[in-house]
Amino acid sequence: MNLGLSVQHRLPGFTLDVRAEAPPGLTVLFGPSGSGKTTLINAVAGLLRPDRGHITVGDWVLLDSATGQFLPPHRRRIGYIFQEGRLFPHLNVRQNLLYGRWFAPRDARGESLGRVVEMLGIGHLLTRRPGALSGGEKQRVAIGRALLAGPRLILADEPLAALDEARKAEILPYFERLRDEVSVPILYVSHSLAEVARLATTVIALRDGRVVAVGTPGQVLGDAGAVGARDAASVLTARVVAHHDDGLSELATAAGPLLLPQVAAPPGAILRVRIAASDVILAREAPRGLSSLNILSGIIAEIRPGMGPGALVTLAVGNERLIARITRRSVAALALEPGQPCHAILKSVAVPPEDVGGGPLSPE
Ligand SMILES: Nc1ncnc2c1ncn2[C@@H]1O[C@H](COP(=O)(O)OP(=O)(O)OP(=O)(O)O)[C@@H](O)[C@H]1O
Repeated sequence: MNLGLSVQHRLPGFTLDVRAEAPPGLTVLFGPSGSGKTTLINAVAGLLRPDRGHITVGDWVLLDSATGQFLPPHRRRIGYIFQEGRLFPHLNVRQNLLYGRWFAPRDARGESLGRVVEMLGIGHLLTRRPGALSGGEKQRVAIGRALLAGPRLILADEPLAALDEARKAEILPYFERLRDEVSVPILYVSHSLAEVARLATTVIALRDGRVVAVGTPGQVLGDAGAVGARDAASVLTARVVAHHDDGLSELATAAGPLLLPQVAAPPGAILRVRIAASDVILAREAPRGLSSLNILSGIIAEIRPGMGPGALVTLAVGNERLIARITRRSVAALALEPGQPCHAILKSVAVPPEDVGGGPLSPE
């Protein structure tokens, strides 16, 4: 179901003016602090009645200021997943889960308890109270509770922000499953590049209350205007080929083979790999005698000089695009120009595990 977001709202010193459309799947609302994510989410939730707006989930209208339509928050059928799980401490996990369903309208075709418990791997936790759960387990229960309320839209407001890296790694695969196995659209607020790359079907990048880019993770993270040159990255689709004894995993991508530190997925799994542009080095000649294990050869598609000393160079490598952030001085010294053959070098250890995750880049 498509998500239609058109919201215009003026606050003292800040104006939100967002117009974006997202296809089914998981839409990440991405932007720096103060860019308007919470204000927009509040409009979607019905906690804010914007000056003007039109918000739709498929053909279901939450708000249409032109006709005076404003669905009150309790009738919006939104499943919330907050930063802290917000579970009821006096209820056990099963009761917390069923509390969500208690509020589901009778005609809601929500997921069954059994399916949600299986999907989130929380069967062994059902009789425990939240006080006896880890942060990651609490968050899995919170996802289950949101799902069982029979929502038409799931709103996840920085759901991983309060967790440490290990807990984040534990939860990310569940959001991947939610994206791939549940048909309810998900609006997910984040300012983490790793989450954008791994989870998003669509990214809406906000800055100063406006949309600066809408597209796939590869399109938006590759757009220096949207994320800043420092954070520009490529997002490659990769298939796990094999895990080697020396702790490296071999992946196949349309840009060529990659060797990365052991990834947590079996051979055959399809993953996304975010490669920060600043981790890529370029060479005109095929390098020899180099310690780097990943050398991908392509053709320079574009060179974009930045305002400062840097430039972003995009290589067409096979069917993929790989972005490198190098200095303008190096562009001149190597006499780089579009159309030239060029070699991209990536250190295996430069790609951290959180930048490698499950899921194809577009819904299949
Ligand atoms: N009720 C309000 N009155 C006046 N200004 C507000 C109000 N609510 C938010 N703002 C301002 O609107 C801007 C956007 O805030 P918002 O909370 O939507 O940003 P955000 O992207 O969610 O930020 P963060 O990531 O820090 O949560 C900020 O400059 C904020 O100070």
